[in-house]
Amino acid sequence: MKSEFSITVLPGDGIGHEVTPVCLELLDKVCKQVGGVSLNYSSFAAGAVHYKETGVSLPEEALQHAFDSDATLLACMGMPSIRYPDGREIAPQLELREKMDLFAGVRPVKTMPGLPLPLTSEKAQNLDFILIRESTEGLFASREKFKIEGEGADEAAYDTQKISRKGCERLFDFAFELGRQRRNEGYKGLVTCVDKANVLGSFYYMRQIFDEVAAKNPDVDNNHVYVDAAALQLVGRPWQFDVIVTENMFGDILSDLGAGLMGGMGMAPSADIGIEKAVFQPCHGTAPDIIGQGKANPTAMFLSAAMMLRWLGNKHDNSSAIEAARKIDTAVENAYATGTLLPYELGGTSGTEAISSLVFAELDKLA
Ligand SMILES: NC(=O)C1=CN([C@@H]2O[C@H](COP(=O)(O)OP(=O)(O)OC[C@H]3O[C@@H](n4cnc5c(N)ncnc54)[C@H](O)[C@@H]3O)[C@@H](O)[C@H]2O)C=CC1
Ligand SMILES: CC(C)CC(=O)C(=O)O
Repeated sequence: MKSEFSITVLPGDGIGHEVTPVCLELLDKVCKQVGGVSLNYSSFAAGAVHYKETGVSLPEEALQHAFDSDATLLACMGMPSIRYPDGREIAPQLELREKMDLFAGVRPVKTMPGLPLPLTSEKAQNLDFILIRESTEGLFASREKFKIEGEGADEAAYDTQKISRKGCERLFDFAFELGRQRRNEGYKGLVTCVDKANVLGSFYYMRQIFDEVAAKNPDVDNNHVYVDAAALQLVGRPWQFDVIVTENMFGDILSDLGAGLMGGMGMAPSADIGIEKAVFQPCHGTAPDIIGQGKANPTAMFLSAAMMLRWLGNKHDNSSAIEAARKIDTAVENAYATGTLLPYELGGTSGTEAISSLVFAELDKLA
C-alpha cells in the first residue's frame, strides 16, 4: 500500500500566499498524528504575478510536476490588474483543469455549526449538498476563441459554448455514482440537472444526454431545474438539493451562491477530479481587497486539503489518509462549534491566525 505521496503545491496569487503555509502546517500535523501517510511537497510559482514577471502563467515544469505527482493543491490565481493583451485575466487554473482533463468540479455546500448564516431558517443551518461543475468545456471553453465581428453599429462579440457528448456522459456518470454513494450513506441521493434547455439548443442536447444516463441508473432519483429557478430555489429552499450537476459557467456562478449559504468564499472547498488525476483548491479567488491584512479565512483551503487526503486514501486504499481527512473535517467543525469564530466575511474579526490556531488546537484534542 502506498503511504508516501508527492504533492504539487501552487500557492498562486494574493491570499494564496496566506492560506497555503497554514494549510501545509495543518497537513503535516495531521499526517504526523495519524501515521501511515506522508506528503512530500514541491511548490511552484504560477499565476498572474508570475505571468507579469516572466511572461509565463503556468511554467512547463509545474504542469509536468502536476501530471507526475499524486495530487495537486492549488490556492487561487488571478489579479484583476494583470491581463492578457485581449483583456482576459490570467487564469492558469483553467488550463490545468483542461490539460489534465479534470471534468468534475466537486463543490460541497456544507454549513458549519456556530455561525450566523445569511439564511435564518432552521433547515438552512444544516445544509449538506454537492454541486458538480463541469470544468473542461461549457461557455468557458470559448475563451481563447472569442471573436468580434461586424463594424460600427453592427459590431458584436461572440463566445460559443461547447457541450460534448463525451463531456456530458462522463460528467453524468460521475454525478449518478455520487448520488448512489450518497443514497447509501443516508442522503437523498437525488441528482438534479441544472440547465437552460428552454432557450438554448446546447442545453437541450445536454439534458437529453442527462436523461440517457439517468435511464441507465434507475436506482438513483433525478430531476431537472432551469438555472434561473435553481438560483431562486438555492436561496428559498436549498435543503431540497442533494447532487446538482451543471455546465461550467452556471457552476461557477451557483457555487459562489453556495459559498454564500455557508458564510462566504472562505468557507467553500472544491476538488477538480478527472479519471486519474485531481487538483484540490478552494472556490475562492485571490481576494485583492484583503491581501496582506490577515483577514483571509483558511477554512476553504483546509477542507480542500481534507478532500485531497480522502481522494488519495480511496484511490490508494490508504485508510490513514482517509482518517487524516476525517480529522481535519472534525477539527474544523469543532473549532466553529465553539461559537468563538466569526470570519471577516460574516462581519467578524477572525482571520487566518485566529481560525488556524483554533483548528490546530482542536486537532491536538483528537490525538
Ligand atoms: N479559482 C481561482 O483561483 C479564482 C480566481 N479568481 C480571481 O481572483 C481575483 C479576485 O476575484 P473576486 O471576484 O474578487 O473573487 P474572490 O473570491 O477573490 O473574492 C470575493 C470576495 O470574497 C472575499 N474572500 C474570498 N476568499 C476569501 C477568504 N479565503 N477569506 C476571506 N474573504 C475571502 C474577498 O475578500 C472578496 O470580498 C480575480 O483576479 C479573479 O479572476 C476568482 C475566483 C476563483
Ligand atoms: C477567474 C476564473 C478563472 C474563476 C473560476 O472560474 C475558477 O477558478 O473557478
